[in-house]
Parts: sequence; structure tokens; C-alpha cells
Amino acid sequence: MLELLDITKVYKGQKRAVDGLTLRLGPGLVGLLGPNGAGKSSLLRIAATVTRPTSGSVRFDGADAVARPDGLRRALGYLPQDFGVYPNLTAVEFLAYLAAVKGLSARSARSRIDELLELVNLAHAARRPLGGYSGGMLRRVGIAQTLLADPRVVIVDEPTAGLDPEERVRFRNLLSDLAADRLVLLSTHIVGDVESVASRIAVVKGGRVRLDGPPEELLRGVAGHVWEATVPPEAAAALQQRLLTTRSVRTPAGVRLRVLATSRPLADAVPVAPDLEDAYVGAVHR
Ligand SMILES: Nc1ncnc2c1ncn2[C@@H]1O[C@H](COP(=O)(O)OP(=O)(O)OP(=O)(O)O)[C@@H](O)[C@H]1O
Repeated sequence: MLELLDITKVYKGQKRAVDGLTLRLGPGLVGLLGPNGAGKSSLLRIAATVTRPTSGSVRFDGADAVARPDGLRRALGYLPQDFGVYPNLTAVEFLAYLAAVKGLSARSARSRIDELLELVNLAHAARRPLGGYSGGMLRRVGIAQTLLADPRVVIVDEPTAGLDPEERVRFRNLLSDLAADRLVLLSTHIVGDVESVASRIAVVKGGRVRLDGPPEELLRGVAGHVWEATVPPEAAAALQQRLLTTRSVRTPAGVRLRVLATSRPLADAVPVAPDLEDAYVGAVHR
């Protein structure tokens, strides 16, 4: 459906933000996971036809979406990282304004907006000015906005930034529902945002894909390589320097280190089942 082929983005006088990256995407929730500065936003802006790649191509249903972006734009809902609202408008007024910008007729926009505010659980606040909304509510307005034209592709850039844990869960579930019959491409630097909901995760660093596949496959990749050992607190810092540590927790018995290693890293280390955080850290530090 959406193909990002050998994409490179070089900003003026800057290093490469995206470096020969290829992703072929179909329906489902795809998590683009990577540390700050990995190139996620740059890639999503290119996928959303907001920015052109320096080289490489974007194809939507086989057609060139760089030279002729209109087809993709019609099928697309995009929530940028820096999504802003007009604080004096109510949710209904703001969405009606955006619907008009998108060229939707006032009548179809009206019923669609009611539907969407219901979907994102904002019907109760529909007629309140956005200036009084919480961060989580504004993110949900942002999501509602992406869905105005019933898009086949939804691209959301770090939508959970600034949300509290409860809002995060609600948001994750909403995106997961949306992905039942469309492509939802979501960027984040938090493994928990995509764990349990993504059908596919691509780990990006330095503008390249370091790891890509369904979560189960990512877990299989580190199976047998994750270990835990409890070490004396005074030894922990040096060991963390030497070993690839995915977690360290202070316990009454000492510091419990979780370590990625192909063979037993410490005499009393025991093998443990991997989780996605292990796979992510492994991919980013490889
Ligand atoms: N408009 C721009 N002009 C110059 N450099 C840019 C621009 N946008 C991004 N960069 C640089 O490109 C690199 C990748 O940035 P990008 O925002 O795509 O990464 P990211 O993974 O989304 O990170 P973050 O989560 O911090 O937004 C960074 O080094 C960034 O400083």
C-alpha cells in the first residue's frame, strides 16, 4: 500500500536524518520506534508528503507520491508532532474548520465530526473551547482530525508525548482499533506505546532500520540472550559499563542487572525470557 523506498533526507548543511531507508507498509499498526534524533519525524513528514526526500521514492498503491502526492494526500490523515489548535474554538468549530480546509462538504462534515468526537471520547466536551482541554484531550482532537476524511493511512508522530499513563493506554487502544482496517504508522521512543498493539515494529536509529518485524519475531531474535544477575551495589556501575544492560533495579539483595549477551555474562546469571525492551536496546546498540 505505502512504500518508502531507499529514502534519504539531508537537511541543509546537516548530517543525514534519514539514510537509505526502505519500508513497505500494509494495513495494521506499525510502530516506528527509535531514540530522539533517529529520523522518525523526518521519515513521517516524507511519508505524509509534507517534505520531499533528498533521494528515494514514496509509492502509494504503486503510484509515485513524490511527483504526484494528491492521491496519497486524499487517503491520508496526519498528526504532526507539533500539532497546534486555536484555543478559542470549540472542538466542533475547530474540526469543522479543518474539514472545510480538506474540502469536505459542511453537511457531511457535521455528522462525521459528531461521530469522531464520540469515537475519541470527547462528545461531552465538544462545545468547550480547546484552550481548556488537557494534553490528552488535545491529542484526541488531533486523532479525530486525522480521521475526518476516513483515511486509509493514518500517520501519527509521537502521539503519546505528554500524556499520563491512563491517557496513554486509552490512546493506544484507540489507535489499535483504527488499525483494524487501515495502516496506522506511529512513531515513538517508548517501547510500551507499541508493545502489545503493534502488528509490526521497525526500530530506527541514525536514519536506518535496525530491526523490523512482528513483535514475536523481534523477541525470537534475542531469545536465549537475556540474563539476570544480582550483584553487589559497589560492583554494579563497572559491570553496567562493561555489559549491555537493559535494566537495573536496586533490591535489598543488591542491584539486579538485566543483561544482553550471547553467552552467560556472569557466573551466577540466569537466563530469562526476553521482552521488547531487550530487543529494542539490542537493536539500538548493535
Ligand atoms: N528541519 C530540519 N533542519 C535541519 N535538521 C533537522 C531538521 N529536522 C530534523 N533535523 C535533524 O535531523 C535529525 C533527525 O531528526 P528527526 O526529528 O527526524 O528525528 P526523530 O527521530 O523524530 O527525533 P525526535 O523524537 O527528537 O523528534 C536530527 O539530528 C535533527 O536535528
